[in-house]
Amino acid sequence: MAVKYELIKTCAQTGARLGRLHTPHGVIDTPTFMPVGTQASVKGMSPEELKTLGAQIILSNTYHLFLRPGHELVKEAGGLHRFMNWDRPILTDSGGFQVFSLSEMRKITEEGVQFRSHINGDKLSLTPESATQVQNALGADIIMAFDECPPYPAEYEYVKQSTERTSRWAERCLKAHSRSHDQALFGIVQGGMHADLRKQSALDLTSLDFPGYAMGGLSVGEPKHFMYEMLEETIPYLPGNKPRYLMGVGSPDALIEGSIRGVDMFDCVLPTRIARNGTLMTSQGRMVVRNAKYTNDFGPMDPECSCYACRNYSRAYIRHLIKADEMFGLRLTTIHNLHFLVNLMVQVREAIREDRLGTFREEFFEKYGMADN
Ligand SMILES: Nc1ccc2nc(N)nc(O)c2c1
Repeated sequence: MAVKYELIKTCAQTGARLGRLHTPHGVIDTPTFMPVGTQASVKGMSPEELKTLGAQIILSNTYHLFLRPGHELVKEAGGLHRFMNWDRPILTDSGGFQVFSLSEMRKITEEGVQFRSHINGDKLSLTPESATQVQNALGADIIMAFDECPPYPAEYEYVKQSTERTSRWAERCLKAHSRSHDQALFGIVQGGMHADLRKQSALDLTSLDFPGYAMGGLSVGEPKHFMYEMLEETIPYLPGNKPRYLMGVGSPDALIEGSIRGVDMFDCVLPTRIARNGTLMTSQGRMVVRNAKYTNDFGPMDPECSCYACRNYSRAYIRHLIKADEMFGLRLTTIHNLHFLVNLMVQVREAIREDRLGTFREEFFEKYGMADN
């Protein structure tokens, strides 16, 4: 089996579970957070720095690599691992979501999606078959079915039609998935914010027996409690011996809440994106290091953090670099934010092992300050 999930234990206090995901490029301890390297690079990070901060698996995007440099070039280079010199697991998203968040002039039909490149305006298309073949060429360990992520909010009838089409597309992806590669194709459950559509989508996809299941169509602007409700409505219909991946999530609170509800994998651009405007996730909550109040602050960004940036540089120095538009400043804030989330998942796994994730949640929220950050 290309990718195999091993359930280690379930937390006695919550629905969280400790697992190990075996892949051709190594084993991943779950629950895990995947740094996002959309264009075959986690912005500003070297593979060595990612390994030092503890990244177990990273994500890249089919849409972006299909447009530039093209999947044939990546294949010619020996595949994504070789191309970007990353020898640990990689997951690629399938492109549907990115088409909708990036390109103009897109048109959905039963066949697939037609769109214009956001780079040069070329008329392009992606179908379940072509998106799967592109991912086979890129060579990630885990690839995603081609789906539509319905906008939020959306009419019930639209979400119903879209979700049923996504299930038909999933079957087409399975048929197109070349078995010659050691890659695992994960299905993506849709259904918007409707429990009945979520259940039907999960039943449709699990009848196709994928090696793993993602929950898409969430973290699209809905209130977080909707997202948590949809997890609770979906996960009971997913098999316990397969990994569950919540796409596009996220913030420290959402990673804890998702883990408590049985999610094993997360990805989000949040830590790297906010790092680039000088916003940090710290044990005391969010901090904007470019604020004037840190001008003469010679302490570390986060006193409780053991990352390279916090061990060697002060708030004053990092604030100066960002104000002076020095690249190194954003590299340091990125290193810190990624380490913060990767390390948060280390603590989540320890809490599950010791059956105290519920208690950990209370303690973390007390210090971090609750809600959406
Ligand atoms: N919030 C997100 C993020 C990424 C997604 N990727 C796919 N393929 N589908 C979705 O519904 C997503 C949702």
